[in-house]
Amino acid sequence: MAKKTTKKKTTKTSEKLKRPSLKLSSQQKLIFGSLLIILGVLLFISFLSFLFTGKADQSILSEFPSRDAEAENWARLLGAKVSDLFITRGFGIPSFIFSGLLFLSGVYVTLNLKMSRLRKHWIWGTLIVIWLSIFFGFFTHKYDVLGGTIGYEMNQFFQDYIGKIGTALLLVFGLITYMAIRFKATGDTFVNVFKRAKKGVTSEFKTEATPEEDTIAPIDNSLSEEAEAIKSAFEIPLENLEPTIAKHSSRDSKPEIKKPTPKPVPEVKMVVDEPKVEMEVETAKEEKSESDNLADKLVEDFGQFDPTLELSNFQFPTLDLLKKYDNEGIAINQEELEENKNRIVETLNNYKIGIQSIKATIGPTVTLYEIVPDAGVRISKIKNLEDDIALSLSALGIRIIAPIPGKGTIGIEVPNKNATIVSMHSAIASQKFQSSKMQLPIALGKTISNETLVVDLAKMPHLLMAGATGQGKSVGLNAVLTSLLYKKHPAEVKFVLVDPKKVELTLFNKIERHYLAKLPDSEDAIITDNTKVINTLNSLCIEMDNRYELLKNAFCRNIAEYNKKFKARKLNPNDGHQFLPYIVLVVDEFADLIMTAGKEVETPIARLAQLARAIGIHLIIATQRPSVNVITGIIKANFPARIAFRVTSKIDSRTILDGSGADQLIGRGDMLYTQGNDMIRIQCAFVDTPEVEKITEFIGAQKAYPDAYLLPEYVGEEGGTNLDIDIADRDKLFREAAEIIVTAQQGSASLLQRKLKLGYNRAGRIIDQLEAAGIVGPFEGSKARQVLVPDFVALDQLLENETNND
Ligand SMILES: Nc1ncnc2c1ncn2[C@@H]1O[C@H](COP(=O)(O)OP(=O)(O)OP(=O)(O)O)[C@@H](O)[C@H]1O
Repeated sequence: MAKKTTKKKTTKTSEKLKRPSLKLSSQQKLIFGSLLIILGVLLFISFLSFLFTGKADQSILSEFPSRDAEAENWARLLGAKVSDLFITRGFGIPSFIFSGLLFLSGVYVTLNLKMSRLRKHWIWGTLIVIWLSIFFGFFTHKYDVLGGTIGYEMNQFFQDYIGKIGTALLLVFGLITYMAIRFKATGDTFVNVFKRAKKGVTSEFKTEATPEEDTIAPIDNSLSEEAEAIKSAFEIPLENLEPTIAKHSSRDSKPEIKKPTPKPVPEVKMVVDEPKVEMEVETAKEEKSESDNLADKLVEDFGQFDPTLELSNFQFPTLDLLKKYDNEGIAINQEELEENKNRIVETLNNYKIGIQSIKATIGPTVTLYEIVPDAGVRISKIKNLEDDIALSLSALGIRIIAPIPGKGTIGIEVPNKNATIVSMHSAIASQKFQSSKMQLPIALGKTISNETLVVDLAKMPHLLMAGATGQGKSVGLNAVLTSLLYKKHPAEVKFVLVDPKKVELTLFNKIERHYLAKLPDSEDAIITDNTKVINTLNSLCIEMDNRYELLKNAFCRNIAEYNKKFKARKLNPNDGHQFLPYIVLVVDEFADLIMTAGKEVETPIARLAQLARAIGIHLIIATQRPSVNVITGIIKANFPARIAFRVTSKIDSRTILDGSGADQLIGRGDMLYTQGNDMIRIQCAFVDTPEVEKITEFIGAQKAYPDAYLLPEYVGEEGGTNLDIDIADRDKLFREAAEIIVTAQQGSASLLQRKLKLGYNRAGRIIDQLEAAGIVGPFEGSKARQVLVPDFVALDQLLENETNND
């Protein structure tokens, strides 16, 4: 091993010694490279025109022409002479490849690319030229531009020794060798090519994408290698140019502002050498169980289960329902930029803070000035100057981010004098939203670099929204709901809307039978009454428990897996399985709820927040008062995704975001969004009430389900003492439960839970039924209920009497 490494080292050093390194400076490379490119182009032009003017120029080509001689070639005398040398006396038409190689060399030198690759291109290029020249020469009987003198002469040479057939076979051998070395072709490749050719052109197109054609793929890849080289050659320097400009401006005493240019994020491209070893991968076929086979058959017969089938003609709202605004595009106010920049530089200079460079990114409401301070400046010093900078810029809402995470610069956000509106239209129409494959995509608005921010509610998994009154909370909620309406079919998502203010969400009443969920006995789907909220939340908890039960029986870990299985008809609806839509619970004015209902609301909310993510129930909670008694620790812990609109105090900002910043926002939809780590400043997409009205009307006018999505019934405390429960409605386990209670002489729900392995709700209901039947006594607070039947004989008698009386 040791020997090997020393050997390697010596060969490396000897290589270094052997190869004198010709080091050129970047400028020299540019000059030399561009010369090569120009020569390449000139050569190409000469060759091309030689094809047309070669004959006319013959007279001046015999001896070295004088200056007066007039050549027809587009590159005149030299062009005619060089073309004659390469084409007639040389390799014929394949000489064109030399002009390409010269051009490529220029590109490689200019852009400082890997020379080893260029060497490869030259070697292969030359071999191809020779082969083609001989190939063309094979068909010509005199000196000709097709194969040139060399092609013709070499053919003559071979034909003298091995005859015409031998030469032809030699050419074929040359081609096979080339394919094998260059494209790593194997015997199989040729067989496959032959097969494909046999199948005909149409089927060839189809089969190309199938995995069986793996062996063919390397050829296609390699063929595009040349094109790739040129492509990557052009990509890298564009990225490199950027820092050069930045450096230039940093040298100036007065930092220059760089206008943001919509450029793609720089990518680092790595050139990986092709693997030499081929590997055949054989995937083992999954063993299928009986139910799988049945599912396959069902899918074969009926196709996958389509949850949208019942409303298959449902039309998603069209984009023209959303309004476009005149002042949407960002207008760059050069004066304002210059002014702000000068003020920032001045203020910092007053405090002896030097700046290396400054860059501005103009967003819809704020402009971000990114500063690189002189070496040795302490970041905390700049952070402490927040108020001073705000004062000197005489602007509200200045936020200093020191340092910007992952960038090593300091950001100063300054509100624009004229904020632009981010319309919901632009957010929904954005490519990002339209092509998103998220489960519950939401177009929140635009970031400071003017990109639409699309987030997945399913990933959040719950969202907390807070902000003082009039800062854009309701608009934010509408933006969230609108996004989902534009992307999700009524079969896929259901909303549970809680609106204590009674006016904010009423518009959604129109889509009750499409998108809303409600309790079975309630009239309105939108919940405005606090007692109903408690029932609904508890009902959602039951729904959650039921869904967990379904997931458990289906051996799935989350709703996406479950629904996928259900669509593939692997779950039997007779076992209670059904397609599960996502449920989004929206609670507006959460503070109000907590004030009036307190623990009764907090407990189910906390339970849902902790457990509901896997089964597709997601919570969005909005509040005006983000105080700690409203947003309690347990709620905060389960809502990592938070949106803060403007709040009035630093303390409120801390309660929502665990940091300051929300108190420095400027309102009207200006917000901070965090999903656990970074904070992003966003201008919320604006959707006005008339727009929401139009959308809900559009959906509401279409065919709907017969009723809203029904949540499980929840019997509240007052319902628990309701004693006229019908015998026919009794639980299946009623008799068994009664026997357990009588044996233990203890009337408690937890005993039933343990013995019969039931959930709390079901055990509670059985206890209620036992009370109604007179087997246990009434609820006695913390004590277990009294058992009114002493033994099995009495129990039998009681139940028999009941059936007789019935
Ligand atoms: N994204 C936005 N872009 C532009 N203007 C906005 C935006 N969001 C809100 N506004 C403006 O702010 C006003 C108040 O917004 P909104 O009704 O959403 O406030 P709110 O926080 O819900 O207030 P409240 O808590 O009192 O209901 C809107 O009427 C609108 O003029």
